[in-house]
Amino acid sequence: MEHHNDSVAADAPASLAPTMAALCEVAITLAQTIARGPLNTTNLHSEVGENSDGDHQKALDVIADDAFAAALGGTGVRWYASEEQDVVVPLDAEGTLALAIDPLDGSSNIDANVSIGTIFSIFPAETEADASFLRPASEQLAGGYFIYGPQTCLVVTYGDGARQYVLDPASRSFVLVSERLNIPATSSEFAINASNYRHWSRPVRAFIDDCLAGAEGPRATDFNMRWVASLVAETHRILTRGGLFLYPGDARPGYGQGRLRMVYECAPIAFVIEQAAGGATDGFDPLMRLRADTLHGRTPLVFGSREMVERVTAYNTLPESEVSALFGNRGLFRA
Ligand SMILES: O=P(O)(O)OC[C@H]1O[C@](O)(COP(=O)(O)O)[C@@H](O)[C@@H]1O
Ligand SMILES: [Mg+2]
Ligand SMILES: [Mg+2]
Repeated sequence: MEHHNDSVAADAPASLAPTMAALCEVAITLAQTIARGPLNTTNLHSEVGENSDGDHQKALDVIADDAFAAALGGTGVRWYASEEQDVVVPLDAEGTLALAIDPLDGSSNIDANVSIGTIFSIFPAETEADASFLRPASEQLAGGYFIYGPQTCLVVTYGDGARQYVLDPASRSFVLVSERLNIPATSSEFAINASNYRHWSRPVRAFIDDCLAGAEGPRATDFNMRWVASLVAETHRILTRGGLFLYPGDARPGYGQGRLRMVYECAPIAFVIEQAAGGATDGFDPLMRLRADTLHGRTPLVFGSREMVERVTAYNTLPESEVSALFGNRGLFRA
């Protein structure tokens, strides 16, 4: 096989190089499949089942999961944990790595020709499968994502800054374009699914109310809002120009801890964001200090420009008496 992804592999720690090369090869093939959209013989968006989180699986979720699991064999991965698999899959008995993956992030956007991606996290393998993943996010060896958009990119960290590569489709290789990404310390752009407003806690509502109140409000700033519904796309935008992302817990059944999964979504994104000088929390504590209790366990996620992330923590940790006094009568949508 030709070595198309020498540069990604060469930049990776030696023990991760074969795994990174395999991830890149699958991502390149997936990017081609995604770019052909309706020209594929399979309808990528068709529903084919349900995963352990109760999400409807799309054909592309399963195609991506199968491709990554197959390609990672022989690259040093002992344990493979996927959003699309109920339990951890053993790969190489001799492998030293545990890899968690969201093979296809942003599934609801497949048919809409909107950016989607793959998120991955690598831990050292333990002898026990689950224990390899149910540990503090700070123990990750690598975290990153591929985004399949107008450009296909890889953003990855090994704990020494976050690097960005862009796929050159002509040579089928990822080319380094940034050695050290750096998120602006503040911004006036936020991302949240505002349709859940009525389900949020009062501090989250108050935070968003104050953004929406604009120049006339307590923040004295006109804010802008974005919501792509692809975590990779929101992450990429924030890495590029700053901003804030929130998927808080809310009052809907099953959403007490939000929607995003710790092991293969939040932990790797938090690792990248922190390595790019941003902040990432569960609304209260740094996410890198937290661990999942179960393989598919969820956590609230707040990340982006450091100053904005810290402000959300400040709203969340105000004493109840002050929340009532400060926010009780304020807010554009408050009844
Ligand atoms: O539809 P909602 O509730 O706004 O959720 C959007 C979020 O769900 C996700 O699509 C979940 O990921 P999957 O597509 O991998 O299940 C995120 O990418 C995105 O941030
Ligand atoms: Mg996802
Ligand atoms: Mg997914």
